[in-house]
Amino acid sequence: MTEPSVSLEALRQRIDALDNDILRLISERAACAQEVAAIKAEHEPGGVFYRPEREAQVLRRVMELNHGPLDSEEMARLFREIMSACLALEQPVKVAYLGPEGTFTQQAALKHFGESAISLPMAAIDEVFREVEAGAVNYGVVPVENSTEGVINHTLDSFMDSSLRICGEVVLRIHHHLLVSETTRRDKVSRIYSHPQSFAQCRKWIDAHFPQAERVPVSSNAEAARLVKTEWHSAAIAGDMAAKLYGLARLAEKIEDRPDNSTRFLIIGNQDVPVSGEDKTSLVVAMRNQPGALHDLLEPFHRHQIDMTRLETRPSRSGVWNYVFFIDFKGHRDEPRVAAMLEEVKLRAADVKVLGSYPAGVL
Ligand SMILES: C=C(O[C@@H]1C=C(C(=O)O)C=C[C@H]1O)C(=O)O
Repeated sequence: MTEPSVSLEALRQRIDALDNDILRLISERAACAQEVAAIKAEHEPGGVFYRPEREAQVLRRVMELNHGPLDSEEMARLFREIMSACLALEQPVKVAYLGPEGTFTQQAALKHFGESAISLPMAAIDEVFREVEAGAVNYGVVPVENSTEGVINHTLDSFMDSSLRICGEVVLRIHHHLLVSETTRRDKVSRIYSHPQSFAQCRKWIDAHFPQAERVPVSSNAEAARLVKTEWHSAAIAGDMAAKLYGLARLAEKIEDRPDNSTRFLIIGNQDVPVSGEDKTSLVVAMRNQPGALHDLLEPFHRHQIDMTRLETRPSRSGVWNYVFFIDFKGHRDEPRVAAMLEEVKLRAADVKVLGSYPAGVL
């Protein structure tokens, strides 16, 4: 093939010149972030450098200003990594997540904090809480709800006994694949490993394509992928990260029953996050067990026109109140309208705990 060498050469020179500019600008940006860190260290010795509300604002601004040809999410992902690297210059963020390595929760942690964060797998949701409480890590990442399967009760229950705050949320589109190793006899798959949630999210597909296969529930998708490595008649249902980690091939892609299948994760930490401009708040409320209690609880939300995005009921574990409600709504506790509503809810409820106000997920 003959290339139009003159124009190609000119374009490459132009790209080199632009790269020089990008390099210089990223370095200048990193130096600015270092100065910010020095100011923070002076005013708040031992404090955290990471500021969720500011990062959300930076990403939203980039998405607003972007006019292509890259799409806004792609551009924000690039800036996400620049910020992650700038922050790591001072102090890489340490994040515990529900492991093992290769789970969707790890993918969520990296999507939120960027690749420069140090991510540490934990064996259970309450271990993630404990690591953050003990100060061994700065933040934790736990799944909280799936669009197909609903709420993850373990996470809600962990909040009842914890003083940690929610500092952010991240929503991940979940794509499941049927994975096999190079030794798997593809025509002889008689067993499928996966996490119970993933089986539930792919039920119709498995019924249609592998009705005879034994379905073996395991503790995580990554564990399913690991088991398949050594069994010639088995397959796993898991995502991209697990496939890559264990070098598995996709026998079938995107087998989730609903194309919009997504999971919401929460970032937990010790910080009260200031207003970012587009925030959410999560509460846990105990009501007295009497007629009209739920109506009394919801009425102030309605009157102050506060948009509730989720309401979950869980049995109370203290035994004093029968049920507690987990509520998510749009708005920040420092906004006057929200503060007024919260005061009223406190008067009506037996107990109210604000789990946190935090930036609505950007990416
Ligand atoms: C630079 C700052 O510190 C950190 C780095 C940020 C960045 O690179 O833009 C943003 C927020 C903080 O996590 C800041 O607070 O402005």
